[in-house]
Amino acid sequence: MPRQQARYENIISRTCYYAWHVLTRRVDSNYPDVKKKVLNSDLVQNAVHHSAQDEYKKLTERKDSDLQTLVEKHRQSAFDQLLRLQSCISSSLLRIAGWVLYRLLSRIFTSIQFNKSQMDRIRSCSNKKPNIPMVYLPLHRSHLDYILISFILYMNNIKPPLVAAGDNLMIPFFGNLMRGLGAFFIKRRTEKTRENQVYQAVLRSYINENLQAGNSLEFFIEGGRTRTGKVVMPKFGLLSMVVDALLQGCVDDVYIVPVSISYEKLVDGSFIDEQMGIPKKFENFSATSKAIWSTLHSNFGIVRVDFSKPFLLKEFLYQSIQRETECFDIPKELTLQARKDFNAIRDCIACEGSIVVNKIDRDQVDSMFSHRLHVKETRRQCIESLARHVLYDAYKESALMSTHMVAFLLLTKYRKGVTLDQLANDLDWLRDILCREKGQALSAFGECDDLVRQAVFYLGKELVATEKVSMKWSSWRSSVTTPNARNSCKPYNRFKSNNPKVGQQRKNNTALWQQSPDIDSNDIELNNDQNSQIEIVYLRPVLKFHGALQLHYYSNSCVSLFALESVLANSLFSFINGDICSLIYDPSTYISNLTINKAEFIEKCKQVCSIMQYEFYFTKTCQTLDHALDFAFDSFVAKNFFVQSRNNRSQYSQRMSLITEKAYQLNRSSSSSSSSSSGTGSLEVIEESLSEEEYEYKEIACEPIRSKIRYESNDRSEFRLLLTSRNCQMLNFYRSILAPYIESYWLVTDRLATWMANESIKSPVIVPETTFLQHLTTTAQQMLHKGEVYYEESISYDTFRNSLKYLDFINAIRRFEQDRRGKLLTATSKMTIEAVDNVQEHSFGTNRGSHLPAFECRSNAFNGQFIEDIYDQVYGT
Ligand SMILES: O=P(O)(O)OC[C@H](O)CO
Repeated sequence: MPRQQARYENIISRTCYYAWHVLTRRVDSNYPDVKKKVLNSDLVQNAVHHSAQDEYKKLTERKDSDLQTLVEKHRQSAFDQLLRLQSCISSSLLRIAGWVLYRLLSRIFTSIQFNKSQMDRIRSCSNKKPNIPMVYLPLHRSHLDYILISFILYMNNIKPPLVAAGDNLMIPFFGNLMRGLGAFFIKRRTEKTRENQVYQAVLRSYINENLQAGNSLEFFIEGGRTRTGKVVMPKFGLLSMVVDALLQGCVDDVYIVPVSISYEKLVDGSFIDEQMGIPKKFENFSATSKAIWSTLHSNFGIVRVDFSKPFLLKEFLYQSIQRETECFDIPKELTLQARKDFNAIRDCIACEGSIVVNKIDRDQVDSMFSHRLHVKETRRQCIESLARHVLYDAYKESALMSTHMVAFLLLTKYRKGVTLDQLANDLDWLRDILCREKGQALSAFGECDDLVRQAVFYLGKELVATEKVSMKWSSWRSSVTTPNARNSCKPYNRFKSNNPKVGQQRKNNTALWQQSPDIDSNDIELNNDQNSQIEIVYLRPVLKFHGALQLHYYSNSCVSLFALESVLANSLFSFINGDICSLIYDPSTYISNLTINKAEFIEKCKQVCSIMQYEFYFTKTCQTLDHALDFAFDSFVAKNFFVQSRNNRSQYSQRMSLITEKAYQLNRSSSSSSSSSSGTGSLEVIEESLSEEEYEYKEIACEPIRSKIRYESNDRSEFRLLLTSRNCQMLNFYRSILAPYIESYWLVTDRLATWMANESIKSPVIVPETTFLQHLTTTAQQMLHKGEVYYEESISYDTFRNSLKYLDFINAIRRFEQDRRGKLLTATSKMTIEAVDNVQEHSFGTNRGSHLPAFECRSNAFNGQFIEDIYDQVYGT
């Protein structure tokens, strides 16, 4: 090719690359217009006639013509509702938007990641069954979610879906643009009024007709965007409409596609204010324009979109019913392994992602639909199960970013700061656990110290403070300075900081619950000018209220993955009232005097899971909680946190305390006589003084447990906690993961208990939920300033609200809606106090501070003043 021509083509292809790429997309742009079908559907016609008749019956003076007038009125209303609701998707607008977005998105993201094979999978499903529409169900993180999903599908030659958007986004210009790109607008809150009866029918019919026409749909199963970074409990409205479309035969089947989106940097901004109790600012033209402008001038790092394997809804429903009838009858006497196998053979199309359509007898499916799923309760359970599956699968597919992991480590392990290299080491460790043990998708590759720097950059200095500290150094053999130094006795470098803060920070880090920020030679950057000067990069989370909540948002992406381990650790701590130091242990074997009866322990864990039921999904729906806790307990045994005891509990305890007692006496006397005595030395003396029986016990207790342990899930085996320093650190780490949530629940229950204990309250008290929450937030902030609340992030509106939902669930209070005033709370009986005590005991043990790393004395800051405050605020008296 002549050089001139090649150069010319190069310029053309470079300058027109985006346009060329968009123009060459071959996307099915056929979106049949369903307007007429919707208005003529039985659903809409019936709703129109019912509404007209209802209104007609209420007329005092009726004429025959009135009914017809009312029918016309409601018909017009149906037409108006449809115009307001429907999408006006246009293929040319999609093409133009594709080009514009190509340019704009590459400005604000360093990369948009998606998996080609996931795209191929979707394309092959659509090719195999072209009449079966896709229903995309993404997690909702940002307003950009709509745009990104459609953009990625379009660029991969997959027909973009019609997207359900909230009517809050129907703002001038932007609303119209969204409508042209496939959005249809639904009401976010609907009450059961006559008008809404017609609206509901229009919406249902719109969904049915679009599915029938083969148009794919997309809606956010969580409703709104998450404010906490955690998955939000699902909303069932639109999902139940899709299920009903299938049950009523409007469509043969639909593919369900869970979708997850992860952002390296939070795109939409006001979540943290909302968590602090500041009401949401509603979308309008100027706010949206400003937000878009500022977004275009920012860098949000990486965004990754994952499409889970599509599964057929019909098969899922069929299997759900089968599981419901069979799976819960697993014989109790089966061993754990057998139970695992038994569960494994249960088909679950959503879990396995396999399409088993051929295995199912069509007649069976149809008879199942006609009989079982029309039972209201069965239908409800199936929809709930589907929603949970989708959320769980989408969450498991969500790729974790460097910012998520770094924020998680800073909040759980290094609240007081850490050196960059230590954090990079931990990130490496965390990444390994997430990949190997949890099978979690990650989007953080490369060298860990680079990832930490990248995360710190995106988190910004408002969230992570960086200090470079210059020190003079000299190499020397250290006496004990840090836990690691104590274990390894390696030569350590001695630092003489030029910055007085560092000494203080390092002192603060010696608490048992938190690893000390060990400084090793990698932390040191030699200053070229002066060889005796070194520079340490020290990172500290900014735990001012706003910063802590924001870091918590990022960290929450990891929290759910460790939720079960944290439940186990918190249950363990609540057994010992949080005081691990009160345990005694044999220094040679590290076996403590804490006996854990497995069945009792799992029961305790189940209580904690039940309390946190509005926060996390601890299991998939086709897995029982017992089963999941069994696994979690297994893994604690396999990781040597617990060692199994074969003896019965009382003998075991007596012997153990005898051994440890002697060990302690001996240790104490030997350490007083010789400062260099080692644990092994003490052990030898103890063994001499043990009786044969005691000796035998010790052998059993020390028996390695690496071989596969088989026990029944409902067995009453006893275990001992191994109190090695690694175990203490890990248990404290696990505990700190859910500790802020536990503190939130404590705050709410304590407030409520005080309220109910107030003798002046004789009759039921009704308080608007928002007033209660605002009061709680203010009081909790005051407590935080006084040091009575440990975790800044525990003062979170969403968690407070979830704990009220739980208290409502256990009938401690009642939440109800009245006259559009928002939720009201009422509480009356002594039952409330009992229920609240029960919650507190299960989450914190008898010591309310047991979830805390340091056990500050808490004064009961809530007092009888509360109720007067509420009345003042509500009624202005
Ligand atoms: O997160 P919200 O509640 O502002 O809602 C966001 C939705 O995308 C509205 O359609």
